[in-house]
Amino acid sequence: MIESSQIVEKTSVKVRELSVSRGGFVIFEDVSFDANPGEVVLLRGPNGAGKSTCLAALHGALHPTHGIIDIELDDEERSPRELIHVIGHVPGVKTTLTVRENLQFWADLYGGSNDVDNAIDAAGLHPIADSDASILSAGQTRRLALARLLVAERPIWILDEPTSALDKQGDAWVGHLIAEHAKKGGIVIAATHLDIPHVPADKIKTVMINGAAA
Ligand SMILES: Nc1ncnc2c1ncn2[C@@H]1O[C@H](COP(=O)(O)OP(=O)(O)OP(=O)(O)O)[C@@H](O)[C@H]1O
Repeated sequence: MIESSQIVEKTSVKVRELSVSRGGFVIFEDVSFDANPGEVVLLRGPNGAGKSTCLAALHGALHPTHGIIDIELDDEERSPRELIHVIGHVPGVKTTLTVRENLQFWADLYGGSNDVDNAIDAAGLHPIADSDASILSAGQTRRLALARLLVAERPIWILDEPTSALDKQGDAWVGHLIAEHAKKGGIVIAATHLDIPHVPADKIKTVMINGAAA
């Protein structure tokens, strides 16, 4: 059995000739890449190209019309879903709960053993830990969403525009989080228009999603 604090070194993601349609239209076609332990895959492309759509297919929210997504696991105890953190456009923050209660909720749901207070501190949310999430600014809400990455260890992180709404210090925090995760052998697949600071260039793979019409 794998402990929740342990990265699964043999986990990898293989994507081959992936095509996805939505509402009867082909969004993108023929996307292939590998994401291996320690790698940060950045999906790039213009607005509407299909980056979020690709992420949705990777974590199983959308069915591809063609191609293969092969998530290789070295953990028979957990399903692929239990090995993936997904932080999407929509932050998934419960506005009727406080910041701490939100993270405790996620820690309980994920079966995470990591310290919620450490995640609050790391995200710079300590001064507002007992405030309702409904009063948070956009950047604070994004920080709270990202702090979920810290309450339970999961080897694959799927992140949609992780630095959106963040200030310079927040950008740096996310960069460090991602770099540390990769250093431990984790995999990050992120859609972004921006560079992620602090991640060594040799760990980054860029995948262009150009949309079907490009
Ligand atoms: N539920 C849906 N039904 C039909 N089409 C959709 C749906 N959601 C998104 N689309 C379309 O899919 C295309 C790709 O959208 P997606 O959000 O994946 O792009 P993106 O590359 O992430 O864009 P951005 O950089 O603006 O975030 C867009 O043309 C969008 O209108």
